[in-house]
Order: sequence, then structure tokens, then C-alpha cells
Amino acid sequence: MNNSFLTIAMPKGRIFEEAAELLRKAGFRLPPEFDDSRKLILEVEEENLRFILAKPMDVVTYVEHGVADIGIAGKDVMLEEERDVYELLDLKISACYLAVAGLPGTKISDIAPKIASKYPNVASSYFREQGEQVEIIKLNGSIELAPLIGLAERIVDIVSTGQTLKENGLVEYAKIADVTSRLVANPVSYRIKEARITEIVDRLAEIIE
Ligand SMILES: Nc1ncnc2c1ncn2[C@@H]1O[C@H](COP(=O)(O)OP(=O)(O)OP(=O)(O)O)[C@@H](O)[C@H]1O
Ligand SMILES: O=P(O)(O)OC[C@H]1O[C@H](OP(=O)(O)OP(=O)(O)O)[C@H](O)[C@@H]1O
Repeated sequence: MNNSFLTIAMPKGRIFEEAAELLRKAGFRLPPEFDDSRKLILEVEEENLRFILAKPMDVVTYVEHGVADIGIAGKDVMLEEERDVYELLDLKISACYLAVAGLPGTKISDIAPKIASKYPNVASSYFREQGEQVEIIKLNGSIELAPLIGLAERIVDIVSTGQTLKENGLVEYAKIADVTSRLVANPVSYRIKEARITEIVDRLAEIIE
């Protein structure tokens, strides 16, 4: 049925605003309270949609487990953790990239240099591909602090404007991957609710620049 009820996992935080704007541009009637509510489940009955608001890193978890049919997640999250979800569309919002950075004019040690990151798997794969054996130190934020205080020789982190690197006197050594937000789907939901999901993909695809 083309009008089946759908649950969408939305990332809270910096992606939320751009994602909501995109949905509205595509003609979805989202109520004003959608933008500043503290509620974590929001139903939009006239659209037959239910939104759940999750941490950006957790969106794919809800989708993979099928409690959300579709979701919006950063490509960085998909690169960090391999998940059983379909990537349906590049929404081209919240653009940034993953990069290696560190103090200027420094070479990394030959033996097990320390690399700090919120993305340990991305960091580990990148340095393995470069033929470098490194020790990964997982941090949850303020990654740029690590080389400044001597915890790590390099970091792997998101760069957007470059302001955080600049203000902390760090430089970029390599770009790893471009990042934008993606529309993802649970494989079973996709099979059962294909018409409805395809209709949403088409509506969004039409307005993406
Ligand atoms: N400058 C940026 N820094 C971090 N993430 C960015 C940036 N620009 C776009 N993004 C996207 O936003 C997502 C992270 O959003 P956000 O920072 O709100 O969540 P978070 O990392 O869980 O934040 P926090 O833990 O600080 O609440 C990333 O997965 C990425 O796809
Ligand atoms: O290039 P810029 O525009 O400066 O953006 C990049 C910074 O933004 C993110 O941090 P965030 O603000 O999410 O804080 P965090 O350190 O707590 O993760 C990211 O981890 C960088 O530190």
C-alpha cells in the first residue's frame, strides 16, 4: 500500500535543522513544534509519519533493528560501523569531511604512533592502507586537544570550516573521505513498504541540488 505508516529516525543536533528544511521543501507538512520540542517521538498524522529523534551515531542502530523504517545519517557514521541498512539517497546536506591532522611540521614516529579519534575504525583502516602500524586512542569529542597536550601525534576527525584546526594551530595532513548525510532504510521495511519509501526518495531526490 502506498500510504503505509512509516517511522523515520532523525538525527538530533547539527543535521536536524537542515534535514527538517529539506523535508519541508519536499512538501512534508511538519508542525512548527517539530523544531524545538524536547519530545523524542513526534507523530505527524496527516503525513502518516512518525519521527523518532536519536543521537546521530545511533540513527543506523534504530534502522538496522527495524524500529525505524528509514533514517537520516552522516556518511561518517556509515564508514565507521558497517551496518545492515540500505543507503538510498545522498541528501547532500551537512557536508564536511574526515581528515588526518596534527601539529605543523611534525613527522609521525616509525613505531606505533598514537592516533586519537572519535572514528577508531576509519582511522585504523586508513593507516593500515597506508602501511602504517598505529595505536588508536578512542576519544568522544574535543579531538583537537590530543596533539596539543601530547596524547597523540595525529588525529582523525571531521573538518567543516577548518576553524577548529586553525584556532588550535593544527594542520591537515590528508583527506580521508567526503561526508554528507544519507537516507538509509531497513532492508525488510524496504521490501514491505517499497512503494511508500520510493515515493519519499523520489520527492526528496527532486529537490536535492
Ligand atoms: N563540523 C562538523 N562536526 C561534526 N559533525 C559534522 C560537522 N558538520 C557536519 N557534521 C555531521 O553531523 C554529524 C554529527 O552531528 P552532531 O555534532 O550534532 O552530533 P554528535 O557528534 O553526536 O555531537 P555531540 O556528541 O557533540 O552532541 C556527523 O555525523 C556528521 O555527519
Ligand atoms: O572545521 P570546523 O567547522 O571547525 O568543524 C570541525 C569540528 O566540529 C566537530 O566538533 P564538535 O563541534 O561536534 O565538538 P566535539 O569536539 O565535542 O565533537 C569536529 O569534531 C571538529 O572538532
